[in-house]
Amino acid sequence: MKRIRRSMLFLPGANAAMLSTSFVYKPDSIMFDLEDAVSIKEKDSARLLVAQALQLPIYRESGIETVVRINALTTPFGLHDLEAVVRAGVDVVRLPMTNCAHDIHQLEDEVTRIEKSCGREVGSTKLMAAVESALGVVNAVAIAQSSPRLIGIALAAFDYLVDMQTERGDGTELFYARCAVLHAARVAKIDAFDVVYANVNDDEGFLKEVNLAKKLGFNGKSLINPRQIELLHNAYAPTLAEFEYAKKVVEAAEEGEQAGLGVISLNGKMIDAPIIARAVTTIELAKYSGIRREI
Ligand SMILES: CC(C)(COP(=O)(O)OP(=O)(O)OC[C@H]1O[C@@H](n2cnc3c(N)ncnc32)[C@H](O)[C@@H]1OP(=O)(O)O)[C@@H](O)C(=O)NCCC(=O)NCCSC(=O)C[C@@](O)(CC(=O)O)C(=O)O
Ligand SMILES: [Mg+2]
Repeated sequence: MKRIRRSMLFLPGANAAMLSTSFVYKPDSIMFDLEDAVSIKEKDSARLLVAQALQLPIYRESGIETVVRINALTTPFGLHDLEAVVRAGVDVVRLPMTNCAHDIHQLEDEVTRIEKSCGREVGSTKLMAAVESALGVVNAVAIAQSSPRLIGIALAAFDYLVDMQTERGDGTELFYARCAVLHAARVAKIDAFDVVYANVNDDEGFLKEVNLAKKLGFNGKSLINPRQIELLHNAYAPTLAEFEYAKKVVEAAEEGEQAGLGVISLNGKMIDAPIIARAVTTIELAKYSGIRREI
């Protein structure tokens, strides 16, 4: 089954206390941050802490994917970050401020070099791109298609909105960027991640945004607080009615196939290949995440 990535939890890399407990919250992916959540004077210690954390077996044992957001390769820290985390066996490197396909090509060349020098299988380190500028959004398709190592593309609203000379509001300000990033991901057949929701005490506002992201088609969201994980997972879980309907669709499709029917219907409604595929995905998701609880 394809890896499910609904929640990607940012964790400030210099925070040893958070590092020591992060796995208990069971996000789909933990994203150790070496970029903006780490002050300049803590960059080196954070890199060491994160490299140590990556080598703990607990993440693999609990099925949590490890992601590290490195500093941009144009900074004095980026290449040091990359050396440390690839050697430590990170699953995915997230590149902030990705503006064009060349940024990913450059990252990939460095990753290949490091993998060869430390004996990691070439290609085993996956990548993801964070798009945080108007240029990155405009180039989203080229970025998403730039490497077979890419597992996803994320929209980063804070930096993007500064570049756009506006601020967070009702979502209108992110409409074009969300659609562009999402289409790029679907063209490249990789995952798409929606923006961070900054007010960790506003469950209602968070869920409104989660529901929008889900409806648009995002695989999940970047998160900043463990309290957002369960809310997100529950919102992405199928309802009981959706699950029951999906089972009926699959049963009807199987019966139709056995009877040699070209076209099948369920309660008078035509069931075609996309509806069957959607039903199979719903059943798989329900097995993985359970049925949605009403809150
Ligand atoms: C927001 C807040 C300060 C709230 O603190 P609070 O203290 O009120 O939280 P509480 O809920 O009370 O904590 C209860 C318990 O959970 C523990 N706990 C909390 N957060 C945890 C966590 N993240 N991981 C593990 N553990 C955690 C905590 O230690 C405590 O543990 P314990 O004491 O044992 O009970 C805190 O969450 C936090 O620092 N978040 C991470 C912030 C961050 O990473 N920002 C950078 C990424 S965005 C960016 O850069 C913009 C971007 O680039 C984005 C893009 O690229 O997409 C763009 O441009 O848009
Ligand atoms: Mg940013």
